[in-house]
Amino acid sequence: MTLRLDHLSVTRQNGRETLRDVSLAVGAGEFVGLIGPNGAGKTTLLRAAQGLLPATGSSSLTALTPGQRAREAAFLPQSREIAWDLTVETLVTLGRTPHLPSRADRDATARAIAQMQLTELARRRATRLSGGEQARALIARALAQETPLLLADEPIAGLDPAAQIATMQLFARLATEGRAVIAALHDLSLAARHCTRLVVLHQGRIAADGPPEEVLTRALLAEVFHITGSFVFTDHGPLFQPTGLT
Ligand SMILES: Nc1ncnc2c1ncn2[C@@H]1O[C@H](COP(=O)(O)OP(=O)(O)OP(=O)(O)O)[C@@H](O)[C@H]1O
Repeated sequence: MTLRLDHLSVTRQNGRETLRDVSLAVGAGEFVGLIGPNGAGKTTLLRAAQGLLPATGSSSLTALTPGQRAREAAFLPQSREIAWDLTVETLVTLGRTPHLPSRADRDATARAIAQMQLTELARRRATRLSGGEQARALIARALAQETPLLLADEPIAGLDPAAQIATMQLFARLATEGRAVIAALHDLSLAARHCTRLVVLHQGRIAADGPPEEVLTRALLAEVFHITGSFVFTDHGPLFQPTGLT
């Protein structure tokens, strides 16, 4: 198993429990969409799973040394800030830091840059790219780490439609190739279309966990998201469409 959380809970300094008794196992071949409304606990879960927040319970990642963890899991944080005046290529190469220097570094960097369609921007200063281009460069840095597990916090926020679809397809392909991906997402249509499994967080707890068509029921959409929506069955497979507010 690539990631195993057992009874993980987080209580903030103000006494609020923002993650409540979350148990979850994610294995190779899975592309898990972590969904839930604003404040549901998605970022809290992704951070606590890596030991970046004090938590009770356990995570398989926190048992590792920092070096082992960096070779096991790549993390794309929600904040897209790039502080350093580096080229895109150098920024992406930083994803190779957990590995011993080798000839594979250049290949992994080039592969990640190509995967995020950044080849033409590789020599540009990362700080001088558009917001969406910077977001793609940071995804490329996480991809260059070439870890069995990728944790991504709202990876497609701010990307144009083509880049959103390309990124979701890429993550699905990584899963098919035997990696595990867990991504916090707000776009339920894209999540339903590309993820193998959806985990719904609601007020810090797991409210549902399973294949998209089984998870996005009318009752769950109403209770957790306060929306209506439905699956439309097409030649391209089932498509989910949010339709309104409850
Ligand atoms: N540093 C903090 N101190 C206290 N409470 C916090 C802190 N950070 C987040 N919270 C609270 O924890 C809860 C979960 O926040 P979290 O960021 O995990 O939600 P999220 O599901 O990622 O939301 P979003 O979709 O808005 O990014 C929220 O109620 C939030 O107000």
